[in-house]
Amino acid sequence: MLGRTRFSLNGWSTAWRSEGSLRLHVAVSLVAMAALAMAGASAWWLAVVAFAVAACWAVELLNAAIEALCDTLHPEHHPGIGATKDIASAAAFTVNMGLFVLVALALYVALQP
Ligand SMILES: Nc1ncnc2c1ncn2[C@@H]1O[C@H](COP(=O)(O)OP(=O)(O)OP(=O)(O)O)[C@@H](O)[C@H]1O
Repeated sequence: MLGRTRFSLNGWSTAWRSEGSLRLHVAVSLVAMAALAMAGASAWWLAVVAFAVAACWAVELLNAAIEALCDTLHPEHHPGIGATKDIASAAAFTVNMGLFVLVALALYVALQP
């Protein structure tokens, strides 16, 4: 159990150092969570958004893992590698759009008089 946690933390550390987009996502989502809390969002909304944020970070990590795998196994240019990276990137984009809509909705509800 402790060993697995260490591997996971190693993964976070590696991705954090190499992926600027992951650092940006973490910063933006923490700011969004803080803004929601300050706007008076209910615990239920905060829990839902927190789960969605965790899902987005997980997909960003998987995207980074797929990129790293592609670059290790096939560093040369190849249309299949390009398609693989584009699809992984599309997955991250899609879940991030979902999070954006969720945060906007939670903010709207929290700001209702
Ligand atoms: N080996 C390759 N062969 C073909 N196309 C590639 C290759 N490497 C990268 N690409 C193209 O360049 C894009 C960016 O690839 P890169 O590895 O730089 O990812 P990135 O900029 O870190 O992406 P993201 O913002 O999703 O993290 C890919 O989505 C793909 O379209």
